[in-house]
Order: sequence, then structure tokens, then C-alpha cells
Amino acid sequence: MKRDPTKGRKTPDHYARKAKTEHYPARSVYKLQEIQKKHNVLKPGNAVLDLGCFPGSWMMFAAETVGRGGKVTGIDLKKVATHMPAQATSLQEDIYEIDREALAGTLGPLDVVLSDMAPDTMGNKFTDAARSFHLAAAALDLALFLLKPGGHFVCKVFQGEDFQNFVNMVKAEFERHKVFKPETCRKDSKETYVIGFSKKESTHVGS
Ligand SMILES: C[S@@+](CC[C@H](N)C(=O)[O-])C[C@H]1O[C@@H](n2cnc3c(N)ncnc32)[C@H](O)[C@@H]1O
Repeated sequence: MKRDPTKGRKTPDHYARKAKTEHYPARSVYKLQEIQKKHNVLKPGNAVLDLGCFPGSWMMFAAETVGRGGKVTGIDLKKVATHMPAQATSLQEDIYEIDREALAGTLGPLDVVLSDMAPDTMGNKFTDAARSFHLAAAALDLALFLLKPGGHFVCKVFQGEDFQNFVNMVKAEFERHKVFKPETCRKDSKETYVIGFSKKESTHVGS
């Protein structure tokens, strides 16, 4: 396949063309489709939070999967302009600055928290992985605050020196966990997804 010399990466691939044909705003939708096909995290009627939702392909797929009886809320630094099904809405916010008490009041207890958040990459694999870990840890913290016991968590994190640390953090809070790299991830990408199934009941006595 031809390389685009200006970007140093392959020209739009099969999945990018497929996304365009199927009216999803980004090829990343196929990563969530693979996760869903293999691990069945989303159910009809679910309440879902999608962190790092721009341009909206995960949101759209999640909204289609939960159906009209469900609800999907997306959060991103960037405003989502893609037209969404009625059960999907988005907020333009920074995950590090969000008022989580207010969010909990608005959303109520959630069934699933997804995070496909990624930092703007600098080309330095250590810095990029450290910033990805920081975002993933913030997503986990928010997920633990908002998820019902029994709820699920799906989170992108780049493989780097903190990767196993993050897996252990998820393992401690969920009944079961999996590390999953969808085939649709670009071959040269360090991104991987950590899935926590069934959030444990809070073990903090007196909290
Ligand atoms: C790979 S994109 C997500 C693609 C999306 N899942 C989709 O399918 O359309 C990663 C997103 O994470 C967002 N992001 C990065 N840092 C963030 C932060 N601190 N708060 C909220 N969103 C953030 C970026 O703005 C970017 O849009």
C-alpha cells in the first residue's frame, strides 16, 4: 500500500473507507464493534458514558446497540457535530475538570463506561504512554464513581511502562478483566483496551 509522505502513515485504509460507506464518522467504530462482538459489554436499555467521544463513531454504535430504551452520553474536549440518534447526547468538557457530583446527578447510575480517550501524541513513546496512562486512570476513577455494581468498563491505554499497573488497577475493582487488542487497531499502534467486567460492590466500609 502507498505511504503518504506528509503523514508517515498509510493512506486511508479499508476500515476508513468502510466507515465512510456505513456513515460512521471514524474507523474507530470497528474497534468497539469487535469488542462488543467478542465481549458483549453493551445491552439494549443500558445507560452508557463514552469518554473521548469525538467525532462520534463509538457514540453512534453504542446508541444503536442500546436502542431507544437506553441512553448514551459522550464527553470530549471537542464538540461533536455528527447527527446522532435521539438517545445520544454529548458534552464538551475536559475529563480532568469535570464536576463528577453534578454528572452523577444528571446521569444516574451507569451500566457501562467506555473510554477511547487518547492524548495528542508527541512522537515520544514514553511521554505518549505516560499521558495515555494518566487519561486512563482518570477514566477509571470516574467510572468507579458512576458505575452501578455489576457495571462494565472499557478503556483504551497505550502499552508502556505503566500498562501493567493500569491492568492491576482494573483487576482490583472488577470481578473479571481482559486485555484486548482489536484487529482493526493499526499494526504500528501501541493502543490496547482493558476491559473490566462487573464492578465489585464497594469495599470501603463506612463510605
Ligand atoms: C481516538 S479519539 C476518540 C474517537 C471516538 N471514540 C470515535 O469513535 O469517534 C480520542 C479523543 O479523546 C479526546 N480527549 C483527549 N483528552 C481528553 C480530555 N482530557 N477530556 C476529554 N476528552 C479528551 C480527544 O479530544 C479525542 O477526540
